[in-house]
Amino acid sequence: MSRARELLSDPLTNKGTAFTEEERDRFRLHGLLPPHVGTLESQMERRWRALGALPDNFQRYSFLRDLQDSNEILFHALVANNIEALLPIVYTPTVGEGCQRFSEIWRRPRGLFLSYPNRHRIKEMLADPAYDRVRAIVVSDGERILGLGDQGAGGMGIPIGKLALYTACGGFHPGELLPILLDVGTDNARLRNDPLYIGWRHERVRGPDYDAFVDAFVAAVAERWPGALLQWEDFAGANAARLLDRHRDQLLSFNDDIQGTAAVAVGTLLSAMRRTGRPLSAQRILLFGAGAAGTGIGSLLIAAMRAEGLDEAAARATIWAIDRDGLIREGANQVSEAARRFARPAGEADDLAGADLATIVARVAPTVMIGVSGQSGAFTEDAVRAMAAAVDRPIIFPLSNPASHAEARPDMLSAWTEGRAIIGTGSPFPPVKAALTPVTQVNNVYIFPGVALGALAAGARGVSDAMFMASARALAEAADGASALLPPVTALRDVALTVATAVAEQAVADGLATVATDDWRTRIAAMMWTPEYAAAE
Ligand SMILES: O=C([O-])CC(=O)C(=O)O
Ligand SMILES: [Mg+2]
Repeated sequence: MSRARELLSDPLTNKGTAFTEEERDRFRLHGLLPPHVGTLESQMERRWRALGALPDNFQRYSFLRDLQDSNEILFHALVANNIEALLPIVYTPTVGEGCQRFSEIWRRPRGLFLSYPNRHRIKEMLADPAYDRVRAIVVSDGERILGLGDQGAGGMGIPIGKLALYTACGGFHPGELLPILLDVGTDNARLRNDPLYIGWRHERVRGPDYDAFVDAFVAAVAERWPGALLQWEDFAGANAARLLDRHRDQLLSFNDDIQGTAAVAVGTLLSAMRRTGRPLSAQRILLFGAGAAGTGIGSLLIAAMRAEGLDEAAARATIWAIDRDGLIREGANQVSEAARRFARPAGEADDLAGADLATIVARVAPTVMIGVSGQSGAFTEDAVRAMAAAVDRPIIFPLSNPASHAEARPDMLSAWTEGRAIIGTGSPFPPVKAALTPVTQVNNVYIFPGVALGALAAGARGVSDAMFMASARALAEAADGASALLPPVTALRDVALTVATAVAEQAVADGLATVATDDWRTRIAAMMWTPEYAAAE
């Protein structure tokens, strides 16, 4: 291929009409481009208008994915300059539909699809020199995409969306980032029967074969990119915690749904505590959902309360967890190892066996209720009214994504509590006028770009729980002065820098850093890339 065609077809080098006259001379681009010489600004204006003319957010998502695959710098400049409008499109909630309809809008490959039938070729598939610069990977197996369940290979939309935010918020150059989808089949029969489905048409591989596949993948990543960071994303319940435990000492890695969600939830609660002047340990916390996210939040809450001086038992006593078959009680429920930690002592709540949420709320009188169940509408009017009858400013976080799976809608929560509720949601919702405190978007986007940036800047050998605790505290501090409990999404880049600084400092304190400096903030700020065209070479 001629250099001209290479420049135009690689999304990392293509500038479209913004190639200068000199570049057009030098690389023989004349004729392949119209005579007009544009700028990044004029290109953004053109794309912005085109986006505005589209009928809905899914069409905008599809348009932006095409742009990303043809001119990545322009894509990132557009996102960075319009983060408030475009975050809900390239990311939650529209990215959910992007995954469900991934095969329908498939155009060009992005990232790596490692499919089970190709398991003997993993090393070969990672070897492409285009990936030499990779520093961070987001990987999913597509089994638990947001609250939308098994999306098979379509789950690739999530690693792509998360990594777009590594650039928008964390200042990573897109050439350093690699989305990966482990295609081990899908148990979603609708996909397997769809003639357009782009994934491997097979039921999910499970058990030892699955583990061997993931083991081979992790080993290959550790060998190909020593020191790189791997973010586990949207694995189903049991695998999420298991894979993290199994591999977290083998490579720099964290699970965003467990640890990122926990850190943003705890950070937002700490922000609420800073305002009310009451400690976490004075709360009664109801966790609705005891899967990966719920147990992650519970564990970080206990760590935060222990830092406030409580012992383990006293910290646990502030938490009530509800799973599929009700309030988790010692010896009473079939729950995971991680969830058992939150069981209420035997005999304490026998009368709540089989009780619905409203009954449990009336009895426990929680001050905080957090939903991570994926069950839309689970926070019923009765339950919310019971909560509001017992506490002045109930803190209610329906965190499940996308918006269609949230445990309650903020406008309803506000109505049922006469505007007194302090509300946080996982997905963005329209503002609620009657709410005394503006609704906060409590999404792990406030955490993961900064954690990745800080861990890599410090050359960390691992991501410790203390580093996540540090990220939560830094986030709470960054929220001082904001009207909602967290800074606005327009401040996400600054938030990532603040979080990264705290994470790197904690890596040093934990003895995990291999890099030293006395000014992490300056050092990290200097690493952050802004989308701009570079001279063609
Ligand atoms: O992607 C998001 O918006 C948050 C998240 O990790 C999830 O819901 O799985
Ligand atoms: Mg996720």
